Amino acid sequence: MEKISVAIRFRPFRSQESIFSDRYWRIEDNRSISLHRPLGTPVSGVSFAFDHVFDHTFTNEMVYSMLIKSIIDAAVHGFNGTAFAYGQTSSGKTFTMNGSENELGIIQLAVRDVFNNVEMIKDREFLIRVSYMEIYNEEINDLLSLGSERLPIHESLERGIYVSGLREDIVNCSDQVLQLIKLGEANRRFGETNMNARSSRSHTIFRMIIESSLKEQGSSDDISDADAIRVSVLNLVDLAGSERISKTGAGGVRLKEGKYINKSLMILGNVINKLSESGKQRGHIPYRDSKLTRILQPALGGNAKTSIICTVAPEEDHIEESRGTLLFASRAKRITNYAQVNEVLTDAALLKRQKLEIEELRRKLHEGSNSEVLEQVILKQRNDMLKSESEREKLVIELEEERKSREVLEQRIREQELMISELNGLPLPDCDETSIQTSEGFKTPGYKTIPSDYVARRTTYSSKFESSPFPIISGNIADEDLWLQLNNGHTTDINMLQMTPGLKSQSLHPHDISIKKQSVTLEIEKCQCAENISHLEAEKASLIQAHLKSKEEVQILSSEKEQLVNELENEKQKFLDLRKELKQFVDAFFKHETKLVSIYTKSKAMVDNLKTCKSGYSIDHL
Ligand SMILES: Nc1ncnc2c1ncn2[C@@H]1O[C@H](COP(=O)(O)OP(=O)(O)OP(=O)(O)O)[C@@H](O)[C@H]1O
Repeated sequence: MEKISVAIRFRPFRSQESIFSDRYWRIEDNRSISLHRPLGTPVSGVSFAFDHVFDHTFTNEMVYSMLIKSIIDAAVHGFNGTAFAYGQTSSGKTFTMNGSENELGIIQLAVRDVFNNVEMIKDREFLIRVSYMEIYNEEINDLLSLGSERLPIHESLERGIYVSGLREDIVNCSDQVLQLIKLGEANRRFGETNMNARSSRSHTIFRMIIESSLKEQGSSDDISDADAIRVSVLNLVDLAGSERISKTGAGGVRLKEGKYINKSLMILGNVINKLSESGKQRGHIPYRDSKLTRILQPALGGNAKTSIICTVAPEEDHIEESRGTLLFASRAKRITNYAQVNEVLTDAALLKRQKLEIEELRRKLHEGSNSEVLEQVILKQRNDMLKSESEREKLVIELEEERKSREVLEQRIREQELMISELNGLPLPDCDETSIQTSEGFKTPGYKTIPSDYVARRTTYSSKFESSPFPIISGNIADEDLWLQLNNGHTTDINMLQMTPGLKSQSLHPHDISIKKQSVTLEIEKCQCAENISHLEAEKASLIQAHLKSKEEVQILSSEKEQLVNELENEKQKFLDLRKELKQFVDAFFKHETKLVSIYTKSKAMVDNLKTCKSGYSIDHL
């Protein structure tokens, strides 16, 4: 995206008297311009800034190199370009664009540079065509072909907006072009007005169409730069000048011309106004309201690099018109174009592309394209899912087994507890308590809580000692197994054992001792069961967690699977479409081939016929 570049050019004063006028234009830094009164007082609100402001000392060559040359260079490299001169009558548009006897104009300088550039670009081949047209009284006439008038404007995808029936000459050098321009100038309408002895009564558009392609054509099947042709259109436009009928003193034919000129310039102004507004307010751009704006459409807010030279007459009596020109210029400065290299593919490249496309289709047809890969992915996903499902089932079964064994254990505990209570006729002890109750209801007094793994629990005490670390189950000798059971498999440091104050020994009957022994064993079993239960419960919790996790994974996998199946469906559809396209193409191809063969046979027969006739004719003549 780039802004249109806009410059102001002042033509020299016509007479010495006009220099000493009341109001005058002051140029600063070759960029800004403002209206001043004598003694330098600026007129408020009449000050503008542009890309360049050229005073009368600037030659056409200088204006060209500072404003237009870059557009010409870009046109040779495939960018559309447009340069036009706008301004009131007699302000110097034709002088700028077409030059004078002593000075080349922008058009001549551009032609020279196009060919200079072409010479320098060694790796490309160029084909340059030129045309020259005028818009006179809103009709398009061919300046290179007398009698070719009222030509229509058409628009097509390949050519964009074009004038149908316009002569386009292929040119090889600048001299050839300059000759054609002279021919066109001779056909152009000029007329005398009060303002200009040779006033342009039409808008003229000199056009160069520059085509180029790389010289070396690659032999590979790839579509490369060599297959692309760059086509750019360069418009160099000299507009007719806006005029005040009162000033030009026009009447009759001149008056009619003046009305058409003013109308089309007004429409150009409207288009520029609209384009200079921001996107939302812009609305419809009236390109179609005049032939001029229609032809210049790509140059105004379209695909082109554009420069406008606004010519200004410096005299005081033209200040109002000059102000209008400066306003037009400042609006034009706000327009943004989006120029890009114009490349089209050659027929050969199109054929290559079609060949590649068919090959690709064939490959897809035979290899199954992405769908196969996708199917494999889906298969893998499906397998993973089945695996995870079977794992989940295994876990459920294990969980169920655990639950059952837990139930069995609980049942055993309940039975043992029942047995104990039956035996003792005592309330059932609670295994979770830190002290153990015996059948006689003895409790360990002053029990101190220390890490359970290292606590040797005592059920009773020796009858002979005031205090003892050993239980009395096996008389005075500690049963090692019992120790191990009591300590949960840990070896106990004897020094760590808590010494509890001794209890009074009680003499027990041997039967009571055996019951006690049984009861202790049951207690131990009960504790073990409780431990097993808590262990199982922990396992159960972890299994539930694993189950939930695997459930989540299954859900994710299912959604992934669904997505993949959709993608596969899409791929299949695409594949079917492509196959259909290929079939259509092959059918068309064969049809075409048959046609060509029949044309070829027919023409061959005709040629043979003609040959026979010719030989018969010459024999007759002999
Ligand atoms: N920069 C310049 N240097 C010298 N002479 C100039 C310059 N600009 C214009 N002139 C002279 O001023 C006169 C009017 O210029 P020109 O015909 O180019 O005006 P114009 O804008 O094309 O007018 P119209 O719209 O009527 O065709 C011509 O004689 C031309 O040679």
